[in-house]
Amino acid sequence: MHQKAEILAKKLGLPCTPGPAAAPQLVYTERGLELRLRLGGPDTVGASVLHIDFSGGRSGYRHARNCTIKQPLARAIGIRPGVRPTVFDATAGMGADAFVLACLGCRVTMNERSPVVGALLADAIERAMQAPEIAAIFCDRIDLIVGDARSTLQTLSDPPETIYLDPMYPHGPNSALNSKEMRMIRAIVGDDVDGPELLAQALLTAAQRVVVKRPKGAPLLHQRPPSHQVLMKNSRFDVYLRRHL
Ligand SMILES: C[S@@+](CC[C@H](N)C(=O)[O-])C[C@H]1O[C@@H](n2cnc3c(N)ncnc32)[C@H](O)[C@@H]1O
Repeated sequence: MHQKAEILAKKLGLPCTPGPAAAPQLVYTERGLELRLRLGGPDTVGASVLHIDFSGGRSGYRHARNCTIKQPLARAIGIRPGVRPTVFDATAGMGADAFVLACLGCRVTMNERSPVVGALLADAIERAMQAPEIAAIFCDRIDLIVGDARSTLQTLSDPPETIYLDPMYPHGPNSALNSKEMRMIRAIVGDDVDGPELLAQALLTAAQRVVVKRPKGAPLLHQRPPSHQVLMKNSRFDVYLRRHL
């Protein structure tokens, strides 16, 4: 495990020794790589832990297997009976949405620009490939690219049918509603203030549609109105169809 830690520390340009207790740390444990950091605030005593597990947990296989093509994410992406678009998930984060889409049968490329979040995803994917119930989904239908999607999109030889964006919500009054995992990711990556640029590039690249997840009531990420919206209780999907552009 120490050797793995040394290789990762070198790749990320980080020291391989425990820093001050208050500093964020990436730690290899028996269950895989995890991020530990102190969030602060009344509900957090000591360090919080972020660990991605596609087999179990809240966004694990049992959850994803119960998702249907009628759910809002699937409808927004363009999944219909007999239709499974190829998806470029430009803002992969913890990979939860990408995993649901792959479980529903889409081929998904996850793209994440944070090297720390990317390392957590890569470790989770490596473990998933050894887990019999989900190995085939990861081997056949999921790829991971670590880098800024604004650049990655310009290098793709085969345009994805759907590009999905779920940039970090602007820090605001609704932040308290965010899960602890999302607050930890925000502590590492900050606000995604360049969402409009990413959307502009996505609209140039997608073969069929671009889908943007936004909090309920948040302004559009683009001056152009979406072709339609899929509404949920606390958020919505803005869907931009290529044929309407
Ligand atoms: C709200 S999270 C996404 C959550 C994700 N949909 C899930 O299901 O776990 C946003 C993530 O997008 C990443 N991100 C934002 N802009 C990006 C960009 N231009 N390229 C790649 N990743 C980006 C952030 O680093 C962050 O990890």
